[in-house]
Amino acid sequence: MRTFVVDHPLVAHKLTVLRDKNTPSPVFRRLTEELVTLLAYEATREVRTEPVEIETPVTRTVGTAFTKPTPLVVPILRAGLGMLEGMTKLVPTAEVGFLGMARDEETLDIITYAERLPDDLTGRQVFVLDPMLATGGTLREAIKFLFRRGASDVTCICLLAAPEGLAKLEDELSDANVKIVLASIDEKLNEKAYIVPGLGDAGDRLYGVTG
Ligand SMILES: O=P(O)(O)OC[C@H]1O[C@H](OP(=O)(O)OP(=O)(O)O)[C@H](O)[C@@H]1O
Ligand SMILES: O=c1cc[nH]c(=O)[nH]1
Ligand SMILES: [Mg+2]
Repeated sequence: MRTFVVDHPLVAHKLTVLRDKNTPSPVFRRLTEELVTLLAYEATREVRTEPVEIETPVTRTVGTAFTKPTPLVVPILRAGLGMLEGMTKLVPTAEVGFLGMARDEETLDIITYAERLPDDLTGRQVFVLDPMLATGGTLREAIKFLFRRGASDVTCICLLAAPEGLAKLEDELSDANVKIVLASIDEKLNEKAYIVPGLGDAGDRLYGVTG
């Protein structure tokens, strides 16, 4: 497993506005998309490509095309859905699959309530979208699920991570072909397993509070 923090003033600025508790949902959604596009630039650095011959108005030349099958993008519902548009803007030919997962806020157990993915992911490059890596439980379940289906490598794009969650993933996935791309590694988890300083509940801030 490899971890990359995108160190760029545009990312730092947008993240600061996102963290602000006074930022309303419409702005939060737009900034989330913009941040994902910036992170996706780094996250797709190793996307598989092949040479392709094309003709410009001047001459024939060799360019670059995605290798088929194209990458699979998997947002983790609910909060990951807020990242999808920012990713598909950059990789419009990617296929999209969905995983619905929620953590029980009392036990921190992960409940998988929805899954709509190809049955066979053999050899596929997969990009997982989830803004928050807190205890790491959700991402661990998602990554294991994708490898069981045959994915060749998994790149996770997150906005924030807690050191505790990253350490847990490192522990369990040290030899796996996994890359985590982040805007920030925050300070810690609080007693409710929320990221500190964090930005609160990403799903609630994107879509409103649920019961
Ligand atoms: O690292 P973990 O401790 O597993 O926590 C992170 C998860 O918590 C949030 O989802 P949540 O369960 O709140 O669902 P939601 O997106 O529907 O709000 C977040 O989007 C991650 O999926
Ligand atoms: O800080 C956190 C932790 C888990 N899920 C969130 O949305 N925020
Ligand atoms: Mg939530």
